[in-house]
Amino acid sequence: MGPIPSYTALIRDKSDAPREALSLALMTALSGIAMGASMAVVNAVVGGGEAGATLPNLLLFALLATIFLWTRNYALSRTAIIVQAMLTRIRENIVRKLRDIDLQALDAMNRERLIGTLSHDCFVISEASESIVIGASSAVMLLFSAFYVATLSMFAFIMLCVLVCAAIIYYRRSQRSSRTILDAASESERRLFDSIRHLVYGFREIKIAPEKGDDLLDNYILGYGAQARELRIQSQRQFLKGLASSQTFFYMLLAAIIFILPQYQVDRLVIEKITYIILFIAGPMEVFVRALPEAIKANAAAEHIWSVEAWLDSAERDAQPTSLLADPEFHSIGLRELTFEHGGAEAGQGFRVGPIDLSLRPGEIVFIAGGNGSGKSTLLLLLLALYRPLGGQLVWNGAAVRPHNAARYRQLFSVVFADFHLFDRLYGLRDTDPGRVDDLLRRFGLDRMVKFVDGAFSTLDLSTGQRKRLAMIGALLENKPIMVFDEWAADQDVTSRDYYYTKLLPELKAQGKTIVAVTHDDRYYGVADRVIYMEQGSIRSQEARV
Ligand SMILES: Nc1ncnc2c1ncn2[C@@H]1O[C@H](COP(=O)(O)OP(=O)(O)OP(=O)(O)O)[C@@H](O)[C@H]1O
Repeated sequence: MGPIPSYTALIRDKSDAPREALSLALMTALSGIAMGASMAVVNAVVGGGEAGATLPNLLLFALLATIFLWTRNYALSRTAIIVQAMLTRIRENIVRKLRDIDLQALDAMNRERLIGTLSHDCFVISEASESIVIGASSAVMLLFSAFYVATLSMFAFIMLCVLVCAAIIYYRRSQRSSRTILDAASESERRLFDSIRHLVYGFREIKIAPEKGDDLLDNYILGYGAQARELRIQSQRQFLKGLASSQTFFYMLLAAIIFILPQYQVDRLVIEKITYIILFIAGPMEVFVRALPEAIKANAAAEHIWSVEAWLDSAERDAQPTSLLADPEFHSIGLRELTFEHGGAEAGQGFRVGPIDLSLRPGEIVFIAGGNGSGKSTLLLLLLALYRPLGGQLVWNGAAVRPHNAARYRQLFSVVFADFHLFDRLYGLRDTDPGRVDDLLRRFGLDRMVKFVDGAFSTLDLSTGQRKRLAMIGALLENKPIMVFDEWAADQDVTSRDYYYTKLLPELKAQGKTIVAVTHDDRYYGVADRVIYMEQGSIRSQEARV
């Protein structure tokens, strides 16, 4: 582990080829040594007067300068390659793990933080890496210079060590709260952007009620903005304090070499050489100090990445099916005394569902009715095996649905949720016949505003009802044996609603599909084979309609 443990561990464990990371470290060190050694040659030549300006010294200088330039350039170009490959791999890793976890696990996660890690934290690491490599190379050069000083004068070396230790202690003290300030600044910025999001997405409401906008602006956006500004200034001040401490240290060192060293070291040439060294290291020292805050930020970003990965690893997931291609068969589904509680069993405070007993057979239409908050959508998520029941069993074709077969079981369903997500293209349906899509767009009255081009819909800027129709088209194209619709007709006009209940659902039933639909439209209950009434998380009654 290095001084920035999470960042170095990330580079070591996540880069494509750990050997590449090792060669990068070697080249970085070599560039620092070459820079230090070329300084030593300059020193020897200048100190030696005419006798030092020889061809071998020139060749040695040229060789060291070439090594420095080549290794520095190599290290920087490899850094870009290694870091970008590493970040691509991290993103892929996180996204793959994310895809496989349970819905309940994702619900418990802060989705914004997840997106933030994939975008902001990866960006911070990408931006900081070059500074860190140059800073590390400068640190090696500084070490080399210290040892070079030791070869010239042990007393000067001890003086240097004492001053460096004092500078490090002072620097660490001055930067002690820098991480806390940076975290607080990020938190204020997060709140600031949350408030701005309310302004952007609640724009219509704010236009109608300007007092909402005034309150949001005066008491939140400006407040968090001022807080973030103060913290960023504080953090910059602290960085400048660190920089000033390193510069102070530099002048103290110079003064000690010029004024104190002559008391103990009589050889003027040695004093001159050490003075040159100190003047020479001023630049690399500043580069090193400037790289430190970048390293702290990159380390914090790496910590976030580690914690998100650890969380994803610990999240529950179903086994992925070995074959997703073969269509699973559906003969029967049964919910046997199924129970569930929102917020997990430990909480004991969440909404409880069940025990629920329910059977589904091929080719029937089942409506689920009930008041708001009675548990209809939760029941659908249990039926879809997206929530793990607390008790009871979900039985498919006579066998229990468990983590090893849940993903396969879910392939039986096409769904339009009440809070559905509309995808811009037909993901997973590459071979769809465009003629069939055009036909469905016509049937749902969308053909004039939406075109299906190159596997994608030309626009998603539609009314709420139209967006739902497009989601329905996607579900129909999936052509699964069971179709689940959560209040699909709620946003439809009278014609479309009538079409849904009196044409579409009977047509799907005639094709042998099973329909499970949440609905409040009691005048169409006659379309269903069964209507299930939910009340406070339980099935109050089931009514056969035929
Ligand atoms: N993710 C969640 N976490 C915690 N509680 C939840 C969650 N989702 C729903 N609930 C709670 O579960 C209860 C049932 O919600 P559900 O969405 O199943 O009802 P519903 O019958 O579909 O309601 P509506 O007709 O309004 O859509 C509600 O009291 C709700 O607060």
